Amino acid sequence: MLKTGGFDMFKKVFEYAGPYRKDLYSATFIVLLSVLMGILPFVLACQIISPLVMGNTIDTGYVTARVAGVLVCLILQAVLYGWGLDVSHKAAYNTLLRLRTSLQKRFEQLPLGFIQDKGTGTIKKLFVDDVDSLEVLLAHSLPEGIANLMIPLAVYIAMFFIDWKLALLSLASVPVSVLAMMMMYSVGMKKMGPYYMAGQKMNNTIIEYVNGMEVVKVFNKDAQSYERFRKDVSDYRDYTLEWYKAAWPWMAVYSSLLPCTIILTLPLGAWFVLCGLSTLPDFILILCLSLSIGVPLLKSLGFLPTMPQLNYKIAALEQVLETAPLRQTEDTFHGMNHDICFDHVTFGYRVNSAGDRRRPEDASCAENAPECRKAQSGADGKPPAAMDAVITDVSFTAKTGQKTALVGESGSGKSTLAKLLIHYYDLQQGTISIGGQDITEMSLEALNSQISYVAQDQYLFNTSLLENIRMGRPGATDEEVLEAAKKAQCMEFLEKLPQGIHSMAGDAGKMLSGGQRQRISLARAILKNAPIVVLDEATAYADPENEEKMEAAIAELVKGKTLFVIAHRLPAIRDAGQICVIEHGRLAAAGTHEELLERCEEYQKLWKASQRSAGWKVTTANPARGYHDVVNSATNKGEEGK
Ligand SMILES: Nc1ncnc2c1ncn2[C@@H]1O[C@H](COP(=O)(O)OP(=O)(O)OP(=O)(O)O)[C@@H](O)[C@H]1O
Repeated sequence: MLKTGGFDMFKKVFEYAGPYRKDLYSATFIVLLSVLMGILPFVLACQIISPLVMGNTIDTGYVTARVAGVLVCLILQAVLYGWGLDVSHKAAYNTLLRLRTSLQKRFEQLPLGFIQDKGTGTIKKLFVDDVDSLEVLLAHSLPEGIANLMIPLAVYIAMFFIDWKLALLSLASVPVSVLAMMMMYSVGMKKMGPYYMAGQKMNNTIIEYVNGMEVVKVFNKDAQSYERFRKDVSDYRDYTLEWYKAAWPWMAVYSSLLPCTIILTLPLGAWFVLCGLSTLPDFILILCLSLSIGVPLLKSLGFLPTMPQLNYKIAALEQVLETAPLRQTEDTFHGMNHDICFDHVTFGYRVNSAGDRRRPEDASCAENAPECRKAQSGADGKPPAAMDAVITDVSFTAKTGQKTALVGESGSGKSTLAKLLIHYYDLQQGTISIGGQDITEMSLEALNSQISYVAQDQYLFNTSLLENIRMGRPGATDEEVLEAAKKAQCMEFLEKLPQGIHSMAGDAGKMLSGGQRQRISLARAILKNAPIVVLDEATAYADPENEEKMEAAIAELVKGKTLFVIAHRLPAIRDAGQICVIEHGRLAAAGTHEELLERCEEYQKLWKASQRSAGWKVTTANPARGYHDVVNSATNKGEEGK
């Protein structure tokens, strides 16, 4: 929630508007004139009623002129209102464009890990729903709200000059209405935190549900039986209803009371006239003016119920816009060589009070929301100290041109180390440098130009496979792309696709196996031809048929490169110049395969385990029988040593 509520919110919105602020002022002024045109007919009506009540004679010309005046006012009111909204909508949508662009620029500077941890649903909500909801504020609440408030204010001032006693009577309904409004705002704000977070959670769960549809179906689950889906969707309903239940009674009070500007003016004003405390023309004029301001007042405050929600949405946007960007400079890469040096690297994911891990910058809570402050600062409210270190004091150097492998049990921190090297996150302690240059002292582009990162899961954009490969080096010619595809052993399956390499990844993606998709990403990396190659379980999807081709593709990719590889299958990295054994986020030992087998207990354990699993193989003993036999060849061969 923004610190001081409404005013900060408007300040922020004007900041977002930037050069379109002028248009917002113009729109407010035009709508102001329109509201004024809505008030004038009441004054003109009074000019007709007053002399009639006083028994004065008025001629037809006098009446016709005023009736014509009323008509002109009504036409002008409609025209000005339309014009004002036209200007305000242009300003609003240009502001939304500006805001989305700033958000996108900020996202580009944020640690990639932060973005992934946030969840697709939250990010979509931020970019689409939250930004969209500002349209109401910019195009309506601001110009209409201000104009509809200013004119009644001016009318009240005029009424005080006409007859302050009658003006006071006309104001009588305002204090109670304002009190009801404040109550609505206050209860609304209290319920807004859980409501907003329930919305974010539901968005993430729906996207997860759609993405995981395959698993959901395989395990015979539907939306109803998928417990989290049901819970998050019904939680959202409950929180929304709770908010409505708390806020609407107050809204009902003020929206029925506020327009009742004549509730006291009529009886008491008449009595004042009878007692000689007020004059009849003033009484009639005040009555007409009181009637004229009811609708604008209600309109101006009709936007109030949306304010708590908007406040929360702006707070969530602000939190992303204010999140510390990834530490980097504009510098290019000027390392002496491609030695990768991890120097006393410590990194962890924050632990909240509930024990969940979350990124330090996790913005799923809106800033300053009490429940989130607690989560981010620990139950005692002190600054968060509980960093659950995933990597602790890791130091080693991967030499230029050498193959360095990271091995360790699942969850030991190997992928985290690879992600730290490609600067997914900033470190808590220590440094990572390439050729002596700290990775935080170069731009992300400079770092990216030095590294090809091939992970288990490679994303294919919904464009042609040719363009997907070209992303490795955007300026590459078609021939160069084809050459890379050939080297990555892609041609054999690309040629079978109806449009070959020009097939769209969206359609072709469905026809490609996991291993084939990985070969596309290897082609991308071959085309990029960066001096450092990071392979994070790159052969994870390789089936026996694919494996050979994958290995040929990888051999092509890593030729003459500094190789940083994470592999579960130890035989594949046996030849590495250096193997780093990671145990619970610490470097247990480093050395060659032979050295580690001699002196590192953890490595011996891993090697034995890999030998055992290599011994287990699945064969189709008799295809005619149509089932697979599992054969433990280790029992035949005996446990292999070196
Ligand atoms: N984005 C994240 N947020 C919170 N915790 C994470 C995140 N990514 C990884 N972890 C945790 O950090 C620890 C190390 O994970 P990491 O993926 O680096 O291990 P790994 O050795 O590569 O495992 P595997 O071999 O199974 O891929 C694990 O306990 C994991 O749960």
